[in-house]
Amino acid sequence: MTLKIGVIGTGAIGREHIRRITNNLSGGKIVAVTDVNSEAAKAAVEQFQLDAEVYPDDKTLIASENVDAILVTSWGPAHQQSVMAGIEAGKYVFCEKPLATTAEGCMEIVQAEVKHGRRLVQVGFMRRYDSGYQQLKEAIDNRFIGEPLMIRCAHRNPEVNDSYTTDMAITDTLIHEIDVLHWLVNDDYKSVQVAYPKKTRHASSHLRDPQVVTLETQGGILINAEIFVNCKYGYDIQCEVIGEEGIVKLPEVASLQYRKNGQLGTHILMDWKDRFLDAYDRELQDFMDSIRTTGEPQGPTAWDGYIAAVTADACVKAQDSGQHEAVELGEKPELYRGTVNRGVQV
Ligand SMILES: NC(=O)C1=CN([C@@H]2O[C@H](COP(=O)(O)OP(=O)(O)OC[C@H]3O[C@@H](n4cnc5c(N)ncnc54)[C@H](O)[C@@H]3O)[C@@H](O)[C@H]2O)C=CC1
Ligand SMILES: O=C1[C@H](O)[C@H](O)[C@@H](O)[C@H](O)[C@H]1O
Repeated sequence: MTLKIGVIGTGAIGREHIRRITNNLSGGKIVAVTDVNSEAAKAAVEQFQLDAEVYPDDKTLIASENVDAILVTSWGPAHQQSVMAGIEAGKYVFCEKPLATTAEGCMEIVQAEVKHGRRLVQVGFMRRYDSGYQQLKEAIDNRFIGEPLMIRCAHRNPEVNDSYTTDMAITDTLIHEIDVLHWLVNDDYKSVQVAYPKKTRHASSHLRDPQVVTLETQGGILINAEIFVNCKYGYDIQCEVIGEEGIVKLPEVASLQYRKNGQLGTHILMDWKDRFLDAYDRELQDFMDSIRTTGEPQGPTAWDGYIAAVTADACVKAQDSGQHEAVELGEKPELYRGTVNRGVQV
């Protein structure tokens, strides 16, 4: 059975996902697209030679009997409406981060999915599918370094444009670490704090960059997370877990080593699209395969989207307060317990 997919938002990542589903992956077909910029939707059909219909909006696309599943790749503030409409129509939903821009919005989605009675939603937290993070998780789960005690990580972008704001360092960028790190150590967050090192001259006048976020888990693990979105040298994701008997570290991205002009070196990626290319493929292939084989997506859940939103809210509060801010989650619904969430029984 081929999963018939409608795409809501044919911008950068929407087109990337259309490309991979159409050209690289198996089991899915793009049959519908929509974008508030209708020319962008038409251009996507043309670019990928899709046998797909252009719809005027998300609601009409979701209502189509020819659509089994939707990909929500619009701007973050538009996600909640499309996800809620997808659930109400009984459609499978793959939603790019954020699931919703507020914790309350994520909880509304959780409650709608619980009321529906089975999982429909997967959130695009692709780092759980990255081979480096999966190797880290296997080592931690197998107690290779004993109990994890601390984590040091860095999320560095070469540059961002003037529309990028201080809170986006949390809600748009650190949200990836927020999701992958509690999954990595299988431990919820307790509190967060934000500090500001000396500012880089390469940041816009309104942007505080870099930032350092300290997260503490319920089990006492301390996480030092650097966010530096104008680092200039490359797109660089680092993660090191320090345990009782050793250290495990995210492997460097494989790259040719060269000796030339008296220099020895390797190249560093400059773009997130390239750094997580395989992870994006694997998360979407898993979405389609899981629906076909189990009737439900098995990837990051709407509850994971809620955890990310609650934690991001606490971080944004800490950006202004400079204090430790508590992370307070509700009770996890039964629907999300016992979920095989990419290698961990939760
Ligand atoms: N998982 C990841 O690594 C990444 C995730 N993202 C997320 O994906 C989403 C899209 O990001 P980009 O593709 O970079 O943005 P973009 O601006 O390139 O594309 C968004 C598209 O959605 C359209 N759109 C906005 N509101 C809409 C609505 N209500 N209905 C239909 N179309 C609508 C816009 O016209 C635009 O064409 C964001 O939530 C972003 O956080 C983006 C980049 C990487
Ligand atoms: O979601 C993304 C990208 O995947 C990058 O990892 C981030 O650096 C970027 O800020 C965000 O839009």
